[in-house]
Amino acid sequence: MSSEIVKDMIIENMMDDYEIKDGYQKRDLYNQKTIKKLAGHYREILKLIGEDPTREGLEKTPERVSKAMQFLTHGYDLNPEDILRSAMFKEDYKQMVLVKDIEVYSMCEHHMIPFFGRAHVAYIPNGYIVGLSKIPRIVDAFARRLQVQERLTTQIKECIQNTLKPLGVAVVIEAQHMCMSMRGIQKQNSVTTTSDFTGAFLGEKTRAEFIHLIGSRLHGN
Ligand SMILES: Nc1nc2c(ncn2[C@@H]2O[C@H](COP(=O)(O)OP(=O)(O)OP(=O)(O)O)[C@@H](O)[C@H]2O)c(=O)[nH]1
Ligand SMILES: [Zn+2]
Repeated sequence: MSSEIVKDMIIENMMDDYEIKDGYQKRDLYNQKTIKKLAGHYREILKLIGEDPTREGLEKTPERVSKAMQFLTHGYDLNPEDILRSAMFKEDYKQMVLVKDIEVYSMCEHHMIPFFGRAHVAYIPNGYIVGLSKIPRIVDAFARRLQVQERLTTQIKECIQNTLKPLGVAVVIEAQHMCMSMRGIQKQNSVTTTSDFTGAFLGEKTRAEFIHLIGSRLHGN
């Protein structure tokens, strides 16, 4: 059997778990053609870093890494505004809705090394509320791309503001950047906080309530 056929079989076998459910439709997460192309590049990378891509432990690594990379960037295939629109409900609730401690895993666009932490997202409805799970879903849709933390924060805010048109949106992200811990400046405990607000959250009282609800970490306590 040729090595090309063997590689195709490896990819086929790996396709079994290549689908995720996004809540309302099943979509292909992995693209076989892209996996094949990416794997070729990763084989070259393995050679360039001084490894032997044909040794047993590394034989399937290029396909595995390709699969991981497609997963880590699958946000490009998602439309966050559509995700929100799919579960908007008319409701007269006018108080703050806060989803806090949403795990965030993203990759910095400068080094393609992970940054990770938590997002806290709040809005004040203006006639419509949104299905709660859709908030972490849009966080993921933007996080699973090459990002900077600042843009990630603003994109989440703008998506909610433009789609739901609430009385205000607040987004805070606290994250650790592995490009600052495992390389570069090598600071192990530094945490970066970014925030963005619209509408009612620009006012001191509402913003203070939001900060109180997400905890005192932002005050350095
Ligand atoms: N503002 C911002 N900077 C980031 C983010 N992720 C990584 N960076 C920074 O991007 C910068 C890239 O700077 P460069 O000087 O071009 O790259 P570098 O030589 O690898 O820099 P060092 O990390 O300082 O070694 C670094 O300061 C990183 O800390 C992010 O989400 N937001
Ligand atoms: Zn980085």
